[in-house]
Amino acid sequence: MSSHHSCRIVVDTPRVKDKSTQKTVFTGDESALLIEASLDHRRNKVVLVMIGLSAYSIAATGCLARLALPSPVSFSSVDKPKSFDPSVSRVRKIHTRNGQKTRIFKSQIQQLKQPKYFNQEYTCDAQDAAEYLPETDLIRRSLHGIIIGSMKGGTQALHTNLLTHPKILSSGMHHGELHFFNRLYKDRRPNNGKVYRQNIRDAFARVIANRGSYYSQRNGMKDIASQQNKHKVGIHSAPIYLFSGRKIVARMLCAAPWVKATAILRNPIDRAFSQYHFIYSSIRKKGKHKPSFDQFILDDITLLKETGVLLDWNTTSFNSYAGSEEEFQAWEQYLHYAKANGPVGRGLYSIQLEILLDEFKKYNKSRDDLLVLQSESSKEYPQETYHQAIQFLGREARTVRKHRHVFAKDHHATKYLDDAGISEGTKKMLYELYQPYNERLYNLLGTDEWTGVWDE
Ligand SMILES: Nc1ncnc2c1ncn2[C@@H]1O[C@H](COP(=O)(O)OS(=O)(=O)O)[C@@H](OP(=O)(O)O)[C@H]1O
Repeated sequence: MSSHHSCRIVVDTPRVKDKSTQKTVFTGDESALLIEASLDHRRNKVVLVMIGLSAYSIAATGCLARLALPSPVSFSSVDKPKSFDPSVSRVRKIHTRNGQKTRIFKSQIQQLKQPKYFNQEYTCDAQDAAEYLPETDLIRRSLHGIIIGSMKGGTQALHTNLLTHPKILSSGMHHGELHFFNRLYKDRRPNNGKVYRQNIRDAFARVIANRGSYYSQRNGMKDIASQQNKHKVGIHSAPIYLFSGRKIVARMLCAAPWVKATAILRNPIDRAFSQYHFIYSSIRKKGKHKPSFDQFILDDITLLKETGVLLDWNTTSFNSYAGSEEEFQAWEQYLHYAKANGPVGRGLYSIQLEILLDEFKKYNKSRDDLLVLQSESSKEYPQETYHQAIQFLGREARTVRKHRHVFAKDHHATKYLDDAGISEGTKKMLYELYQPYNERLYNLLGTDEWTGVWDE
């Protein structure tokens, strides 16, 4: 094979069969495949290697053209997306360039094994959701506030510090995280294996009511539900929410339209570096392939470009693209592939907050329901940050538990395994990449405190 290209594309998968049983296991809309196309000169054919699913009928769009396949090729459906020529070889293969694709592959297969639950979405009537429950209601108290991110921004320290308040409890599980809206809402374990189907608000109510369930044994819900804590409210931390796109924000606002969201943002370059060390620390990834930081970053930048989030700002105006429908669509596309990784994308805070605020509007929530804190100043002055966050949650900041006056400053600190920092070249490249997005963030937040905070 003399030429080899690979490209991520979104394909329409009207029918996907499980090869082993030949049964249709998924009938749905869009799914993601990673397609590698190689030119096989010997057979004068293009060989498609599809990673993740074995699709019997696929219609390709977008970046197949960007594969720039030399002619002649043996299929002709690039321009007219229909089904591919069945003579094209299809090989299922796991892509193991940096280990990440393997995990994506496995999770796709897992989803396929549960076809009934694949792609199921709850509906929510924004009007309905806007009817707030009374402040004393258990459901409302359980989900008073959520720390939505950013990952590695100091979310756990903030959560820990907030819990020193006598009127605040954690409704989260491990490390204060609950992952209800991205994961647990469709979990099969509670209610004897049945998935909560009707609506997300109902599902959340049941999680709380079902005190003998899987959740309540592990999270703080049972404390919030107890009679003696009836004046207390629950918060939890979910650093993935900020990076999860519209769907999850909508689920959150649907179940808890009253919720107060706190974001704590850190210089995106430091944040990415911390994430890299967190993911590839020897403890978590012993023996696994560890890309260099540069590679880790470059892979994500490639994805951001391929999905159309990052464009060439010499030919496209950043300002006219910023906040456009096209940009938001590209972002959702990017999230689809980035999964929980996205070391560079996670630092594009302006896009994430704009989407969040856009969803806020739909649920008649105001900007006042979002607090954006600075990680750097939180680390330096954790008590001031605590006061700000407590006030935002509508609680009196004075009432700190006497025996817990020390505020966490290095909670969940990463063990940086080697001394090598970020190379000057990478730092410069990232600085330039982030600069217009940081500017956009400063404008969005519109206070002196933010202007130029991460500028050199
Ligand atoms: N008070 C305070 N304010 C701001 N930042 C703080 C604070 N305390 C700890 N830290 C630093 O936060 C980093 C861990 O962030 P998270 O807890 O959000 O990590 S995680 O997303 O939950 O994995 C981690 O950064 P790194 O050590 O650079 O990784 C912590 O040192």
